Amino acid sequence: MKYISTRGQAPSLSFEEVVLTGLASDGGLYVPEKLPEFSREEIASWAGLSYQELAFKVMAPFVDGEIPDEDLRGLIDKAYQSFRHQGIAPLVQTGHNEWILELFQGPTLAFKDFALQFLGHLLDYILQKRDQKVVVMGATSGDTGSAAIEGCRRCENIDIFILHPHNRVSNVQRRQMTTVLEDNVHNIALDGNFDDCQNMVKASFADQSFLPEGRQLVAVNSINWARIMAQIVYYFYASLALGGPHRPVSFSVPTGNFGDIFAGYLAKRMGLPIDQLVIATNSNDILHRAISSNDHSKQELHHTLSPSMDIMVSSNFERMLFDLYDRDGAAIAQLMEDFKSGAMHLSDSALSRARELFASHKVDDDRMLEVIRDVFENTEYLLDPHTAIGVDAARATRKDHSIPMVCLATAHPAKFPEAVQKAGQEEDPKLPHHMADLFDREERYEVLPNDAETVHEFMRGHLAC
Ligand SMILES: Cc1ncc(COP(=O)(O)O)c(C=O)c1O
Ligand SMILES: N[C@@H](CCOP(=O)(O)O)C(=O)O
Repeated sequence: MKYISTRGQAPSLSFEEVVLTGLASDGGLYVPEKLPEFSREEIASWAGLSYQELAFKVMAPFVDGEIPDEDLRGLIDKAYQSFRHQGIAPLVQTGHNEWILELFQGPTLAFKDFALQFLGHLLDYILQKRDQKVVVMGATSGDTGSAAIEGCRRCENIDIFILHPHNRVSNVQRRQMTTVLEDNVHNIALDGNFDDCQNMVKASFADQSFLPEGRQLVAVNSINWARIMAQIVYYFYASLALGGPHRPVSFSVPTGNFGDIFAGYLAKRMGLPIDQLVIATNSNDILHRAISSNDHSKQELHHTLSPSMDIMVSSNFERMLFDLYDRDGAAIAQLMEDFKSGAMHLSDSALSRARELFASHKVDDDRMLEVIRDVFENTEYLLDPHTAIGVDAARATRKDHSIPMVCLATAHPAKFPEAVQKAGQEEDPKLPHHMADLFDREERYEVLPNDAETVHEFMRGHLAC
């Protein structure tokens, strides 16, 4: 399997090479040259497999023998050992044919653990084999950071630097990152918003000359293909649990960087019968505007009660555009150039294809709080603010109530006590046992200005391995 860039100019890479990279050298993102496809019969034969067994079936074609099957199975098993629920991704019913897919049963209580527990073990395996040391650099609006740190903290060949927007993540999210005191873990609170953090990371990938000789950057954000690959699995898992592939299933996905819903779109292209794919946004609604009114323009970033989705520049939309434009790298390079100056407009055919593939809906804070209240009153199930946005979008856009609608629960409510309290809950939702003393732990992080020179200087000075 070869991986090619969405901008058509960078060299193609093998699986291991693509895992060890971030952006392509032409600024694009890597995607598989050809997507594996499964027949209905083959998918049906996977009913009843454990999450780990299913993950192997779905991911092996992307790895394409570069890692021996037995080793790949071992990496998958290790990745999901740290999950608190036997089912790994359990489903809970909240309405007529409406389901919540709990993706927060991993160690850091967000869906990011699905890919980042796996990526941590995968990187460790590849780097040990190659006897290579790398620098992991990532941007987070709150959840990727702790999941990446948890995945990489024990990797001897990795120094990890995570940039989060100063004072813009919840206290639980910040502490999940900054209380990890291993020498190879470094947290930077950047004076800016998530887009500034992400820009800094992308610019650093584009010019890595600040690193010591022989070191390279590796991405843990969803620009890294392995993130997307591992997230495809739970679409298959949920569908199989609800009668797929013999009947279609719909998904509603709280969306920011477009990685999670892009994985759902790929599952559909790989043969999984998916009816609706709903893009659910908070007030940072660039993706909803793009689909509903062809307005993909940057606007001021709002700070909302669903801070993990406070994202304006949605990285993985580029991967989607690549398909919408029949994999024309030059067209994507032009669109991304347009976007740099503020806006891009989709062609009529790209827009109509996007509208066939996706529904979209925007949910503001007030409405999100009502949904948390409403679902709790009716079912005693407590949603986190991001999941509540997905539930509202599902209800607003749903076409056929005989088709199961799965709302991805991307985080545990205990990560966002402020929103939960505003929704009228008197008591903060309890952190799981392994995090019970989170607020007693010592923190370590550095507040830095949004300046590449300063950040790079800090990174050079703090390499531990
Ligand atoms: C809790 C939560 N929900 C939803 C999202 C959106 O996911 P994506 O960026 O893959 O669209 C994120 C992060 O972006 C998140 O942390
Ligand atoms: N919500 C994310 C933002 C980064 O997204 P990613 O999927 O590209 O890592 C976060 O919590 O950091």
